[in-house]
Amino acid sequence: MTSDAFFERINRQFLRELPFVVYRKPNQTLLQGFLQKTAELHTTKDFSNTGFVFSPFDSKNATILIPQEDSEQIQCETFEPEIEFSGQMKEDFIEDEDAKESHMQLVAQGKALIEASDINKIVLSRKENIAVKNSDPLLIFKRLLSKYQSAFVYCWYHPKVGLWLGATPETLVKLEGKQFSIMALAGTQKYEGSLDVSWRNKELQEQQYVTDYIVDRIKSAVDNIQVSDVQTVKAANLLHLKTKIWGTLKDTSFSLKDFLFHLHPTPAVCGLPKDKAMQFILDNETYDRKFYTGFLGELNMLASKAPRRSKRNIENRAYGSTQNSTQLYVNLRCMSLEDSHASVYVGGGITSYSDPEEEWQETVSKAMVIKSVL
Ligand SMILES: C=C(O[C@H]1C=CC=C(C(=O)O)[C@@H]1O)C(=O)O
Repeated sequence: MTSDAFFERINRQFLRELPFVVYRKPNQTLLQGFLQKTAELHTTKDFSNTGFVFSPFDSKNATILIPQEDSEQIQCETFEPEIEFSGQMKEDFIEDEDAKESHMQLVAQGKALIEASDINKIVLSRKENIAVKNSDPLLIFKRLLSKYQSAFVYCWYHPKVGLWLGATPETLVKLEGKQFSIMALAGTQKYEGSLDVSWRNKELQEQQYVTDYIVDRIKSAVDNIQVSDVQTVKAANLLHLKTKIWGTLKDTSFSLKDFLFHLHPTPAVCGLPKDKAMQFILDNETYDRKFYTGFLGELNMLASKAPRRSKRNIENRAYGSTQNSTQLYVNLRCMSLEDSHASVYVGGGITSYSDPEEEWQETVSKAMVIKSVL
């Protein structure tokens, strides 16, 4: 499909107030869309369905599904991101002193609890409301596509839920048949032109908590677990620390739902121990995160597997095969859009090393990822 036809089809869907999601995976050019045929609100409880899921931070709330069987699927391979656009840049930005004061207070409160208890880390966040000059979601989506090649970029809409857009650097889990990979991403500093930077103990420790937690949560369900070295990766105007964890699922009976909720929410978005950090977040953040720090992506899709190279297996070489594929991303660097108002969601990991002023600055830098396309 041409990109004009692709975007026109989605625009029609939006004007008819029917659910859809459009997205591009990291470092790919293919745009994909699920366009639901009815306005029904589908959810999944057991994660056995096929389609696109949108799951909130608080797993007590429902995961929304755009089912493959109730959707038209469209694709566009020829989209050329063209727009050079610099929306709200740092210079236009007037610091909101009240927001700063309350975020710093929240951080100080979290830090005090960490120092006085067995909690090691709490991820604390805030929501920023912004008036948007042009609130056409597909225009904003195109700007995100142009600016953030290495992110998972999406625009998701359901008339009964709302409109969300984002460009997230974090994969929650990729599952291809029995092979899985998971990303532990945490620690932030500004990108100043080089990946060759040094990291303080604060960031190294907060990222290590995420890796250790993931390994601990999945080790009984997997074979040959492998853990990469910690790498510095660039995400928009920021650098993060990343570890890749991969391996093979054991052949015993496997529940995708149990696997996911064993992981989610990881200490990259919640904290450690999970339940205590979650309770602090629910009691003290003064807004509802909704889908920010939840996860989203393709669920149980059939994907073609590369043909085997073995000389003996001529049949497989010729045809390859298909396998079940699930690719889920953590919903970071995102916003919800209502009429001409955007809510931008940003947070950061708090440990005993945290400085409230620096944590505020980190959320300001993270907010620029979205503000620069508005
Ligand atoms: C919670 C967010 O980022 C997470 C992912 C990478 C780095 C993070 C950090 O340095 O705190 C956070 O754990 C956010 O962007 O709102």
